[in-house]
Order: sequence, then C-alpha cells, then structure tokens
Amino acid sequence: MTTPIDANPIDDWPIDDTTAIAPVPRLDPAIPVDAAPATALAELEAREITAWFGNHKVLDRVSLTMPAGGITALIGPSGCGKSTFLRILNRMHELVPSARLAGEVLLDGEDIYDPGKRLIDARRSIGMVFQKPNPFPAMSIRENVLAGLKLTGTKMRGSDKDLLVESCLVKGGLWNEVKDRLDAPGGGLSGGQQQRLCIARSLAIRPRVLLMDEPCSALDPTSTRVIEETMLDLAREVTIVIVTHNMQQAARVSDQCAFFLAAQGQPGVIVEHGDTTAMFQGPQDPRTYDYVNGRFG
Ligand SMILES: Nc1ncnc2c1ncn2[C@@H]1O[C@H](COP(=O)(O)OP(=O)(O)OP(=O)(O)O)[C@@H](O)[C@H]1O
Repeated sequence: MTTPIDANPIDDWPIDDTTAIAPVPRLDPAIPVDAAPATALAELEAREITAWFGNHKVLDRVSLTMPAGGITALIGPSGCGKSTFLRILNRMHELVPSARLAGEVLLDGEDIYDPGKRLIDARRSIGMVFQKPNPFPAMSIRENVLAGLKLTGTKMRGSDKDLLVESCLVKGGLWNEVKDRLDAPGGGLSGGQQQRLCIARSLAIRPRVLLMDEPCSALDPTSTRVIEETMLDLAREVTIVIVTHNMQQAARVSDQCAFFLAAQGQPGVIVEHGDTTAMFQGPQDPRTYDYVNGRFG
C-alpha cells in the first residue's frame, strides 16, 4: 500500500534533526504522569517499506521486526538509508516535503500509518534521540526534562513534576550528577550529560519505543560507555532501535542487527539481519562479513 503523506499537523516543529527536539506528543492532561500505569513493552514491525525523496528511491521493500524489550542496531555504510528508515518508524520522514513511502509500520500489530491513526499518537509512543545533543540551553535541567509536557500544555501538580523529573533523570543515568543543580541551565552540562538529558526528556512522555540516531557519535569514549549502560538499563522498559557506525558499539549493546546496503545507484535494502553475535561471528552473506570486519564502509 502506498501511504499518503498528510499535511504535517505539528507544523511549528523544526525539521533539522541536528537542532530540533523530537516532536513531543500530548499526554492526556487528566492523567497525572506519575500515576499513569507503566506501559507494556511493545514490538515494532516494519513491513515492505519503500521510501522516496522526490523520484529518488532510497529504500526498497525493507522488512524488519524489532522485538519488544530488545535493542536492534541498524548498521551499514553511509547513504544506505538507515536514518531514513529510522525516521519512518515514528513518522518523521513525512516532515520532508518531497518524501513519500509505501509499506506499514506496526506498533504491537497496529499500523501507525493507518489513516485512522493520528500522527501525534505515533510520536507519543515512539520517541527519538538525535546524533547531536539538543537540550534547550537556556532552560534549566528540570525544565528540559519537563519540556515535552510544557509544549503540549499538560498540567501537572508540582510534586508530580518532581517525581517525573527524578525518575526520568534516574532512567537517563544522569540523576546522581545533577540532583543538586536541577535549576542550572541544560547548556552548562558536558556533551555526554546533555545527551543523557535528552534521553531523560524523551522518556518524560513515556514512549514505548526509543529511536536513537547515532546518539554517541559526538561523544568521547567515556560518555559513550555511560550512554551504552543507560541503553542497556532502559531496554527493560522500552524497545530500542539504534543507528550506529560503531561496530563495537553494535556488538556491545544490541541483541539483533540489521545490515543495510545500497548498491551503486540503487535503493537501500537489508542484506542480512539476526542475532548480533551470529551476525558478527558467522554472517551468512560475504558482504556482511566484509562490513562488520571493516573491509568497507
Ligand atoms: N531530506 C532529504 N532529501 C533528499 N534526499 C535525502 C534526504 N535525506 C536523505 N536523503 C538521501 O537518502 C539516501 C539515504 O540517506 P540516509 O541519511 O537515510 O542514509 P544513512 O544510511 O543514514 O547515511 P549516514 O550513515 O551517512 O547517516 C541518501 O541518498 C541521501 O542522500
């Protein structure tokens, strides 16, 4: 099925993913966030995804199941469509005016592109963390975590906000470093701390899936390890999909990998996917072997 691209109902959100925060969905103001039940782990399944920018087809019939509570790494050389695929998973692809796609993305069996589904619900359930940490620099750490609620106009008691800020910063692996300076500006944190603040911010809207587009590529090795530990902890409650160029990182954090490749002038496809250990130790396809062993890309 070719999915029609609707006008973007959140048209005041910036598009540039190096500077924007992910569009934040609207919580039900009637439900205090700390009282909301924990959400069940969700499986995400992409079926036969084909994507275009104008007439340029960049993905061809890509299917992948991303298991509930797992970490799936998308790997492959530059330009093979990994980020495009990731952005299709939470309907960010349609922010680009020339973008089109065909196929389905099922969140626990329900197609997020179904005409009866609202864009806002996809964004509510499927959060995104970008390559470059992008906190609001002048806002305090606390305000950054709560930014999604503020932007959506959700009302919450002060004590509920305090609980939410603490729980998100704990889950984001940042609480111990910032608990005594929650009113300090987010822009004053180190790059690695800023990225964990962005993770905490995305958790505040209780996503069921967290998409991460090269979240450590701007960070030093120590910060990278801290983010990886945070991801491993988070996978107990959110399904994670990460794009990474770092093969060691893919091996360290992911349960399964999908290897994307685009032949010269051709759209990207998944050459091979499966258990990460198997992909690294005994890939089926010689191109996967060459890529994971650093022979190209
Ligand atoms: N906004 C856009 N408009 C037009 N073409 C685009 C746009 N974004 C990406 N493309 C094209 O789509 C193809 C896939 O790009 P994409 O960024 O998804 O690849 P990638 O595998 O994530 O690359 P990298 O690893 O370098 O980030 C490329 O040919 C790219 O030039």
